[in-house]
Amino acid sequence: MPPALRLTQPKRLAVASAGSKRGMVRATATATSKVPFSKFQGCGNDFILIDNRTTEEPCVSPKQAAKLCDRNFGVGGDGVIFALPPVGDTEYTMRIYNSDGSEPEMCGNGIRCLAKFVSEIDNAPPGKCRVHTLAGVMVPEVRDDGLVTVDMGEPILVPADVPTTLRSDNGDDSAPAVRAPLTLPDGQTFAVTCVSMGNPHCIAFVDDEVYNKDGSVCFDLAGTGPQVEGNAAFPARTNAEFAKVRNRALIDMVVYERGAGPTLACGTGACATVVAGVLEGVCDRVCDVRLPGGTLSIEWRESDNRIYMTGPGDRVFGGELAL
Ligand SMILES: N[C@@H](CCC[C@H](N)C(=O)O)C(=O)O
Repeated sequence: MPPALRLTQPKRLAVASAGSKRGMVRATATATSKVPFSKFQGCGNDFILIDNRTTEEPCVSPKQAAKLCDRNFGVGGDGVIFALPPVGDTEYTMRIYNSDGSEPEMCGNGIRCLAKFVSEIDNAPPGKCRVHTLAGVMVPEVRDDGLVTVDMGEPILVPADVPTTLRSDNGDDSAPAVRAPLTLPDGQTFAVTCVSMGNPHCIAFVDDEVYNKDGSVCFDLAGTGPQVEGNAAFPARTNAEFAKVRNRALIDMVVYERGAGPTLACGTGACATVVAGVLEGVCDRVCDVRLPGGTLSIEWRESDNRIYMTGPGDRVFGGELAL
């Protein structure tokens, strides 16, 4: 994980109002800032978005972000996302803090939300933009139907780069860790495949259903998730996905996110799950992933080795933070 930010921030933090303004005023980092925000969600993975394009660093500290994400004492969210000034040949930079204040490299649902957010505040028509992230340049395209397709780049499969200490069983250190045995502290063992989408994912295909008939989650995420997230096999911690193959074009998946716990969806996790499914030979390269909060369409394109993710990103409300 990148080191925590060294920002000195005022301690006071409150939601000043929940008005209908659409984040038209840019954030500044002065002691008495009223910082406009917009709340977005993509398949129920929800974020506080801030137009932070007047300063190079986020105007909210990791600690403040964790407080803002609190569902009782803050706005509530799975993370805080900042639209920062562009780097290189991009139009925007995206950074994100998880709800525990840690900083991940990438967020799939978040980048769809960011694409809708910036098209709203810049009054831009549907189309593509280039976004610099800690995981490289991503290219979201807001489509005419309101969905967003994102070119998520190529998956990272070399175990040391995921990073994981797990290895393939053929003795080749650079071969992907596919169906590697992972024994948890409570004695459960899973055959896991490790994939990075810029951020680390550990995917276990399971035999039992992960959803009840009514769509509620029946997999024991609270018990099992933390044992994978913090497992010594993952030096940067990991996101943990548990997936049940319905057919070659449809996977049910639940997730325990690094730094956020169980969430209703994870975009990078859905991409990583399809990559894992293809490597394990259980799904096609074009595959839908059903999550607790909705369905994402994923394609791992053979011609360019890149992953394309399509799904929603929708504004919920806006307001103003007093920082
Ligand atoms: N929900 C996100 C992933 C957010 C980052 C993740 N918790 C991590 O720490 O890697 C997504 O939609 O991809």
